[in-house]
Parts: sequence; C-alpha cells; structure tokens
Amino acid sequence: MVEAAAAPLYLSAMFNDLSSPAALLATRRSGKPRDMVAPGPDATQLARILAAATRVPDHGKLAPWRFVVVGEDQRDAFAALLQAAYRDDKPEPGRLEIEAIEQFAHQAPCLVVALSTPAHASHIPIWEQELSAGAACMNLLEATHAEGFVGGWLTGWAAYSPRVAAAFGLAPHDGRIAGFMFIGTPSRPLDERPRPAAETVISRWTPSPSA
Ligand SMILES: Cc1cc2nc3c(=O)[nH]c(=O)nc-3n(C[C@H](O)[C@H](O)[C@H](O)COP(=O)(O)O)c2cc1C
Repeated sequence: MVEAAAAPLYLSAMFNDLSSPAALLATRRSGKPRDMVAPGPDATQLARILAAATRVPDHGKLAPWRFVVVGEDQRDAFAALLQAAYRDDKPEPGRLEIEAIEQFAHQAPCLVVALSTPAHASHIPIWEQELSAGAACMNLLEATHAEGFVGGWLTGWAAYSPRVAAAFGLAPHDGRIAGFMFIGTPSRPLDERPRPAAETVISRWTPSPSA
C-alpha cells in the first residue's frame, strides 16, 4: 500500500485526514480564506488540483465550467475591479466597505475563479450542467485538501455583479460565477461546524400504496 504523505503538522488529525481517501472525505473541512496564509500551491500542485477539478461527472461531455486563476500579481487589479463593481450600485461606499473589499481581494495565497458556463444550445438541461459546475468546484476543494492545503468556496455580492462576470469573460446570460475558490495554508487550527444529523437528510423510500 502506498504510504500517504505525512499530513502537515497544522492539520489536526480531526480534519482533512490524509491517511486514506475515505478518511479525507469523512473529515473534509474548508479553510476560512481570511485565515489562509502561505504557502499556497506551486504551479505543479495547482495544475494537479485543476486537473482534478475537470475530472467530474458531466452529462453530455460539455465541460460547462471554466477556471480562471488570479495570479498574486493580479490581486491589486482584482481589488480595483471589485471596487468599481461595488460603486456601480453604491457610488459612495464607506471606509469599512472599501476595507472589506480590499481584504477579500487580497486574502489567501491562491485564488481561482470558477465559472459555470452551460452550453445553452445543448439538449442537456441547464440545471444538470450547473450541477456539473458544482461538482467541479467540489473536486477542486477535495484535490486542494489532498495536496495538503485548505480550500474555501466563497461567493458574495461580487459573484452576482455583471461587471465582475464580464471581467471573467461572461457575457450576460452566458453563465455565472460559481465561486471564488481560495487556497492556502490555515494560520489557525480548523474547528468543526454543525453538521446535519444523518436522519434529518437521509431516509429510505417507502412507496405509497397509491404510487
Ligand atoms: C456555492 C457556495 C457559495 C458559498 N459562499 C459563501 C460565502 O460567500 N461566504 C461564506 O462564508 N461561506 C460561503 N460558502 C460556505 C463555505 O464555502 C463553507 O462550505 C462553509 O463554511 C462550510 O464549511 P465546510 O466546507 O467545511 O463544510 C459557500 C458554499 C457554497 C457551496
């Protein structure tokens, strides 16, 4: 059996356990992008993460998703874009709002913008293509954790801004921003969040007599 790479010290045994694929799935925990610090993935590791993100169920083999990497040297331009987009709706933002935008744009060592880009001409329902985009985002996160980093999937107002969408190549009605996928190293231990009790979300089908 191939020995799993030793998990970096910051990963408590409770979260993102790399000892086996099943353990990783059972202990998956996002990182908070605002708490992420270097290192982030190098070019080779990011290429592996994005390759995994494209290896998802995809009805009709349409690849209805795109991934745009925002380089570290592009974060100032990204922040300027977000500020301009924010001013589209609120021309006179307050200082705290601007600070929040700057913090969002510059957080975490690595940022990939995931796009849902359904093929409208296809007979495959848009909903199913959007599900594939969600699967791609999830695989990106799982591959991130498998590489020993943490990922965080955020949206927020910027994901619904036409100006931000256009800056990432989306014309109106083309598609949507599926998420801002931040990747890095947690600067503090991860903590658990409430999870739904299995019995509230899992059941066995019992056909009704009238079915
Ligand atoms: C489509 C989508 C959008 C999300 N957007 C946000 C967001 O804007 N802000 C936020 O704090 N969490 C957001 N989340 C939730 C976090 O990504 C994260 O999943 C949540 O904190 C639970 O942590 P877990 O991934 O470890 O279960 C979003 C999740 C999804 C699936």
